[in-house]
Amino acid sequence: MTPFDAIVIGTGQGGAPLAVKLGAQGLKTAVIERGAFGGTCVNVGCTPTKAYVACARAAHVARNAEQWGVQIKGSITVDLDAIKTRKDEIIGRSREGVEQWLRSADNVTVFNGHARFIDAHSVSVTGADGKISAQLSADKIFINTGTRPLIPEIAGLETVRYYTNSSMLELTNLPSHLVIIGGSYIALEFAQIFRRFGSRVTVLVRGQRILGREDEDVALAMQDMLSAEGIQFRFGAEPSHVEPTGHGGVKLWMEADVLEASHLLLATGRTPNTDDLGLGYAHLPTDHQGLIAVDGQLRTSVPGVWAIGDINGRGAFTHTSYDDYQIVAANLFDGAHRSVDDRIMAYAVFTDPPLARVGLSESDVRRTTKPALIATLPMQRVGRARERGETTGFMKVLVDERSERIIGASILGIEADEAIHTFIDTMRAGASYRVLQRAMHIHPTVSELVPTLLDGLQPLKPAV
Ligand SMILES: Cc1cc2nc3c(=O)[nH]c(=O)nc-3n(C[C@H](O)[C@H](O)[C@H](O)COP(=O)(O)OP(=O)(O)OC[C@H]3O[C@@H](n4cnc5c(N)ncnc54)[C@H](O)[C@@H]3O)c2cc1C
Ligand SMILES: NC(=O)c1ccc[n+]([C@@H]2O[C@H](COP(=O)([O-])OP(=O)(O)OC[C@H]3O[C@@H](n4cnc5c(N)ncnc54)[C@H](O)[C@@H]3O)[C@@H](O)[C@H]2O)c1
Repeated sequence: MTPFDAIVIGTGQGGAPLAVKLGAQGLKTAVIERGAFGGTCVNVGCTPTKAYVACARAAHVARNAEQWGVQIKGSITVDLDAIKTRKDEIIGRSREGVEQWLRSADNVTVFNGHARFIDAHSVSVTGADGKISAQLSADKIFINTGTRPLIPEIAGLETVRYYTNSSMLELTNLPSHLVIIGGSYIALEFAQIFRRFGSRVTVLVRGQRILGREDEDVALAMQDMLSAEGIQFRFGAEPSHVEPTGHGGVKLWMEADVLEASHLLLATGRTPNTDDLGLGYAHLPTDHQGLIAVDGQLRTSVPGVWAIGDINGRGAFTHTSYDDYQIVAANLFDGAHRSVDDRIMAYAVFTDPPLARVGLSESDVRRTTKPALIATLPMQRVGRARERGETTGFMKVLVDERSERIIGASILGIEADEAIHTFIDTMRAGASYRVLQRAMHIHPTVSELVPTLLDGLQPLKPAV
């Protein structure tokens, strides 16, 4: 048993910076990684998918160049092999950067292998050969093991070739017909990417609309936008069973209906990597989804054990995992009293144009009894959008009538993922919406229209 002051399990978006910080504070720190350094975001999540979004946009702009008066002769096709090579270079640099950062950090020792608890304050490390290569102990253990794709129970799935976000990113030949099960982030981002690359794309949505967490007007606008690019949606579509076709494809049965895909992508959510961590030996429970409960400071029910990132159920994004790290580090080393309970949730769906969100949706606000104000503004009103010839979408903001604080905003449209920060920061400051309304914003930007949006605030009337 090798003693350390701290052990970090997993090098995701919270674990890697936390290990470096612990070491910098003089704690003898072990960090254990069983797979690729940098975790999901760097290797099979944000970075590769956003690299693909950029390539897909290039194809889309080239294909529609005439709209901007630009002549491109001949048809536009993509080279998926080249796109993958570009992506691999980008993620390779990030992965190596994280690994080098950890290996060169003061007081940090890196272990490659799978970590499992032996008891509440010691873990074993199992190497690729299946043998235990180290046993480590520490008073402080930080778990940052992330999630993996959730594979739904569909009869016959084990008999067909299917893809997840990870294996889709390994393709070098374009699917002729990509069928995607799911109606959320992964489904929509991949649907648009591969449609723009040139595949036929069908999205099978279990419910009656995509983006189940969003307001209906937002979801419908997103659906219209993607449908206009030729993506087909089927609602209330849950395959009962699947079977292989003769040529590597998949037949999907939905009641009396049959659909044939060259490629099937499962985008049906994620499951936490907590099932093979030996948590029972640490007497650390998980909920029915495998998530580890934490308090505001990200401490689990076992003293000296923290859970950060996707596995604590307090966010499932890179920025929430990194914010977890910042909360833990500030409380441990800066005498701060930061709590995850103070977090204002924000995220984006990186379609092109993206959907960016912060705080409550209109539906969330309607479920409360507080009097609220609402304003919406179509992107058609935004000069920047008209100049770009990309006017899809709208902005929506919700304000608490009594406190005048902004309580939520959505922007679907160009630069939404940047413009949303004007709301995030005003909300974080706890300022009245009037502060933002009176700010002078730069012309011609999307943010320029935010004060105008706020000029239009009206009482939120009961839904009819
Ligand atoms: C396709 C896709 C696109 C995404 N796009 C975005 C985006 O645009 N923006 C955004 O904010 N978020 C995005 N996300 C979510 C984001 O990737 C995660 O929220 C983020 O990576 C945070 O994860 P984490 O820190 O909890 O752990 P992870 O990044 O998942 O890292 C966990 C690490 O722990 C290791 N590990 C697991 N078990 C063990 C063990 N027993 N022993 C040792 N090591 C172990 C794993 O190998 C992994 O390296 C995306 C996710 C996916 C799947
Ligand atoms: N832009 C981003 O920040 C981004 C991008 C991609 C992924 N992510 C993260 O990755 C996580 C996973 O994303 P996701 O889109 O897979 O998951 P999700 O949990 O957001 O959505 C899962 C979707 O699959 C559907 N579904 C679930 N089981 C099904 C079944 N058996 N049959 C048919 N449909 C089914 C659900 O109705 C839902 O539409 C998210 O939590 C998100 O935080 C973030």
